[in-house]
Amino acid sequence: MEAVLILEDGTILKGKGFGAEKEVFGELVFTTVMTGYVEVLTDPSYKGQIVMMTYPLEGNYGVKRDWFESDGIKAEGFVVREVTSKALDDFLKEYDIPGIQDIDTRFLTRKIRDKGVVKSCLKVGEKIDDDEISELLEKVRKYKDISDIDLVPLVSTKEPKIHKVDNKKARCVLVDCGVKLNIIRSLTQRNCEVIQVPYNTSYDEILDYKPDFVLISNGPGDPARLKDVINNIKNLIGVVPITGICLGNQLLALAFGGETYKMKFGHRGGNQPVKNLETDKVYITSQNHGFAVKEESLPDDVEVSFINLNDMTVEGIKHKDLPIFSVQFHPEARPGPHDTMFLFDEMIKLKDRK
Ligand SMILES: NC(=O)CC[C@H](N)C(=O)O
Repeated sequence: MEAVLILEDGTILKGKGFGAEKEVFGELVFTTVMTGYVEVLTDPSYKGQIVMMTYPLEGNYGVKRDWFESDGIKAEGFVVREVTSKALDDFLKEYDIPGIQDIDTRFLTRKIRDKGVVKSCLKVGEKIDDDEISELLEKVRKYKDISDIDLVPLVSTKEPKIHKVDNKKARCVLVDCGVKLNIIRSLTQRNCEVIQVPYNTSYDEILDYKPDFVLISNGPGDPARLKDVINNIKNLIGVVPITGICLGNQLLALAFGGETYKMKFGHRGGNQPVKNLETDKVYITSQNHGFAVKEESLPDDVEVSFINLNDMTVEGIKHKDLPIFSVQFHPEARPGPHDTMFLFDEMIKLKDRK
């Protein structure tokens, strides 16, 4: 099977295809995690993106459903140096996702680091000729920017789902913008009932569930597109405790009147160092984001609680008086370190400040 990766700047890389025979478009991003290809591929925050792994060998330990972070692969395509198992090939075929291997991923990573993320096309087919490649390059150039695509509706639950627990300690209403399953598990394991609702559930419907706190989930795309969700959060501030993860952190900042911006190539990996500004403690975190909160845009009553030690960007915010905090990194890990799992206990403790 042939495969070609076409970048909007005209860079063309030919390799070997695996997974599904088809063409896809999306923003090409890289992640530096050294394990966890199943969790990465099934993370709904990668919707609209073609994911490249910087680690060169992928597939080594097979594929297991237990590692899924949603009901299937959500990334648009997969770019790797070398696939080492049939299981990974079959996994992409099962979910109709194309993959390319045998290309110089180090060169591509450096390019993205210098120039930023790029719109790309990945095509896998029996034979791909040069005329077709030229046509695809034209299509890539005309393809919509990620900020102009509604991705959250494609990955959010359509109906509310109740995740019941024994010995219930708290009830969370989870606004699902494309939630990773381990966020739900991390709460239910702590005896917190989770009511997962569609991203566009109105604030009064959310309050009808009588939550102890509301959690705004991670999710794909540009947070600034989600005007209705931001408006709902505005109406919840001061009424109920609120917390958020990744996209949820960005949406909270926007609801407070702050701003977000697109980063050059984002943070995607399993070893991003963040510092808690209150305690000076440093944690190694799992991350996957391409947008960030503008520190200077935050109002006086909201403070930065965590910063990234590589580039000093905002990694968490907190209201000075109200029971509201959120983080840009992923305490649920999957893939990545578990250092900040304790934040789920902090979320549940918000109940006491209702
Ligand atoms: N993992 C996430 O929630 C990602 C948030 C947002 N889509 C970003 O890329 O910044």
